[in-house]
Amino acid sequence: MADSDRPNSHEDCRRRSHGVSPPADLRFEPPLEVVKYPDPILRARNKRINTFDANLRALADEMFDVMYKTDGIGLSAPQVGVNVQLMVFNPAGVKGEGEEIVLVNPVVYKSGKRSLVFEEGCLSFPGIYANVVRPESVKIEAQDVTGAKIKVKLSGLPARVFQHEFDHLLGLITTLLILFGDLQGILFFDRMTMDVLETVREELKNLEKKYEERTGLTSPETVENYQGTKDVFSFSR
Ligand SMILES: CSCC[C@H](NC=O)C(=O)N[C@@H](C)C(=O)N[C@@H](CO)C(=O)O
Ligand SMILES: [Fe+2]
Repeated sequence: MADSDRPNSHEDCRRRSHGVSPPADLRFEPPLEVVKYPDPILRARNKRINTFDANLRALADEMFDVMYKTDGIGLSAPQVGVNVQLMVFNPAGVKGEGEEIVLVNPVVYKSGKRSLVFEEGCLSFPGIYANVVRPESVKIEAQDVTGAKIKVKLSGLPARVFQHEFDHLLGLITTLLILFGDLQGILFFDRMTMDVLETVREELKNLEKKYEERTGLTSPETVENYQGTKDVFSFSR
C-alpha cells in the first residue's frame, strides 16, 4: 500500500481538511428543485455546517439560481432537499440587482418589540399567500460562506425574509421546544392566526392531495383538524 493511501496518512488528512469529498450532509446533485409541502424534508432537523469549502459555495450559488428561477426572494437549504443550516436571500429578487446574502448557522439573539403584518408566500407552497405577523427587526449572528462571523441588525423586508427562512432552519429555542414536543421545522402557516389559516386551509389540503398522488404515500401531515401552533411559539422570539 502506498504511503498516501494509508488511513490517517498526511495525504488522507489533507484530503479531509481540504474537503475534497464534501461531508454527506452537504452533498447535492444539481439541478436542484424546490421541495413542496407536505414533504417530510421540510420538517426534518437541519444540521450545523462545519465545512466551509468550494462545495458550500457551489450549493449557495445553486440555491440563488433556483430562487431567481422560481421568483423567490429567499431560500433555505431544506427547501432544496439539503438538511443543513444555510439560507440565501436577495430582497430585490432579481439577479444582478440588490444584495445577495448567504447566512450559515444563523441565530437570532434579539427581536424588535414592534411587530408587523405582511402577506407572505413560500416557494414550498406555490401560489399560496397569507398574512403573517413577525417582529419588524431582528439582531442576528451567523457565519458567511467562508465561515467568518457576521453580527447584524436587520429590519424591513430583509428582516422579514430572514425570519421566514430562519423558521425553515429552526432556531435554538425552537430546537429546545422540539425536544419537549413533537414539532419539526416551522412553516409559514404554523405562524398564521386561525382566521388567516382558514383562508388557505383548502389550498393546503390540495397540496397534500397532490403529494399523495405524486408519491403514492399518505401525507405525513394534514391541516384537516390543525388548530395552529401559534400559542406554542408566541413566547419564543
Ligand atoms: C416574505 S418572505 C418570503 C420568502 C420566500 N422564500 C422561500 O420560500 C419567498 O421567496 N417567497 C416567494 C413566493 C416570494 O415572496 N416572492 C416574491 C417575489 O416574486 C413575491 O412578492 O411573491
Ligand atoms: Fe418558505
